[in-house]
Amino acid sequence: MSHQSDLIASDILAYLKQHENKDLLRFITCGNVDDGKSTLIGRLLHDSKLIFEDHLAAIKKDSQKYNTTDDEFDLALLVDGLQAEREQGITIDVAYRYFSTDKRKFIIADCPGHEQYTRNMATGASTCDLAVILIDARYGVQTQTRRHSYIVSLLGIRHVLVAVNKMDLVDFSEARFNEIKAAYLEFAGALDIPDIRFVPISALKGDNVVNASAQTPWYDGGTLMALLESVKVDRDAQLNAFRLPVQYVNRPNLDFRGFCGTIAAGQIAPGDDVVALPSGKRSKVKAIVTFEGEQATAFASQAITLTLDDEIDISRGDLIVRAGDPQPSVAQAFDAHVVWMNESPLTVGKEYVIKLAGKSVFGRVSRIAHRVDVNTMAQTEAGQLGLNEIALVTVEVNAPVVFDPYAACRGTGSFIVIDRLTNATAGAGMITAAANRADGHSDDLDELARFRAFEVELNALVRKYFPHWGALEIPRGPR
Ligand SMILES: Nc1nc2c(ncn2[C@@H]2O[C@H](COP(=O)(O)OP(=O)(O)OP(=O)(O)O)[C@@H](O)[C@H]2O)c(=O)[nH]1
Repeated sequence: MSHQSDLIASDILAYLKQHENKDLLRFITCGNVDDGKSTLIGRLLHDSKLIFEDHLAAIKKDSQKYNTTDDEFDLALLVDGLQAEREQGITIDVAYRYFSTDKRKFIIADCPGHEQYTRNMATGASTCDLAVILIDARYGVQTQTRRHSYIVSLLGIRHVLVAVNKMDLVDFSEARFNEIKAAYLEFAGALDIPDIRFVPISALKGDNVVNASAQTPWYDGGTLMALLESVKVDRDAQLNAFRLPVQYVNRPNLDFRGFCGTIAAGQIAPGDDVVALPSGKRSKVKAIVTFEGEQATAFASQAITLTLDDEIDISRGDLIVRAGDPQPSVAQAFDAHVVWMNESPLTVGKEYVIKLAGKSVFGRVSRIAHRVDVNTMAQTEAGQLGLNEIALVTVEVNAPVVFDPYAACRGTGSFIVIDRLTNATAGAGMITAAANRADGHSDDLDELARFRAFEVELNALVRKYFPHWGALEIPRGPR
């Protein structure tokens, strides 16, 4: 049994207290298929003694049954928990994994491929502090390594741990490690990542993951776990202005109307003057209601319900801000970096659903300013964007949306692009600034925009209550 499970058994209150006071590090692991993500996470948990014995016995049995590794038991089985995916050999589980050591709590965004970026871009609250980028020591820096690193920098992640894995397959060669480190640094110089560290590891054999390796006497930079436990995370770049995207309007009876959501930035207190956007209607906070009762203040990442002094009209997808704070943009066009994740290319002028801070509107990319070649970081012209490509674009939407630059506020500066017909998340984006509409249209909510907003809402209801129906296309007049 581990130290942690001893403590749980002997003194549960001491265990909980210890956890309350530890700070939290959220990280993602990035790598090519088979670079060893699952094995690494399994190794982190196993060597930190965070796995219970019965679970371990089951993995040993499975390793023999599926014959996944020769002698060692397969730690990837610990993470790739689903029977079906083992049999198909693919990772289908999408989950946040929680673990903690004596020093810190950790959340790993452990999702396959694109899913992790979509989630991180679409939900400011889940954005990670750090990325572990895995490189197979045999293959070195690949296009995928460069792409992941670029996306990590766009996500605003300031700390990167480059784990050069499978060092056992290159005889723990210092020269090979230094070669990969130099290649990575040369490319990463063009990216905005201030803190990059390198660790030579073998996730399979356990070298430098939790325990220091005898095979790398030339390395003294600390194990991966020691770095995860000690990296100092700065979260101060974010905007200090109140932002509450309204996720739900709670009206249990005529006397109560509460606006529910998770605070994306800043803080609020009863008596504060607030503005609802995009309408611009003003009121005052009457109370902050939470699960634990009324509160005197509330901060970023808390889920709250606000009640106001006046009966002003606020709906789902609106943003409540504090009157004295820096105001967000209210506009129908913005510039943004978009990462495309769909087999069918992003086409200029094609209509998509744009979902931003809980609000869905119709919109399109009106211009691709440039596409970025992730191998050279060169900016090239492009008429469309293929799978995995990244570009700076202008997005135009049919109704005013409220947003901040992503660098100021992740929750109100990121959006996803949804394909209208398949309903798949086709892309994810980070706003750089408000932009002008190409057609010189004013930002008034015109009739067509209202109509389309209605169509989006209607289809959301259809999906919820009649999932076997397809999307409804409502016939409409010419533009
Ligand atoms: N020799 C050696 N093999 C390793 C090491 N780490 C992982 N492997 C092996 O590499 C293969 C892929 O490992 P996984 O952990 O499943 O890789 P992954 O990146 O999670 O792959 P996906 O889940 O498919 O994305 C497995 O056969 C592992 O046993 C290592 O340090 N050394």
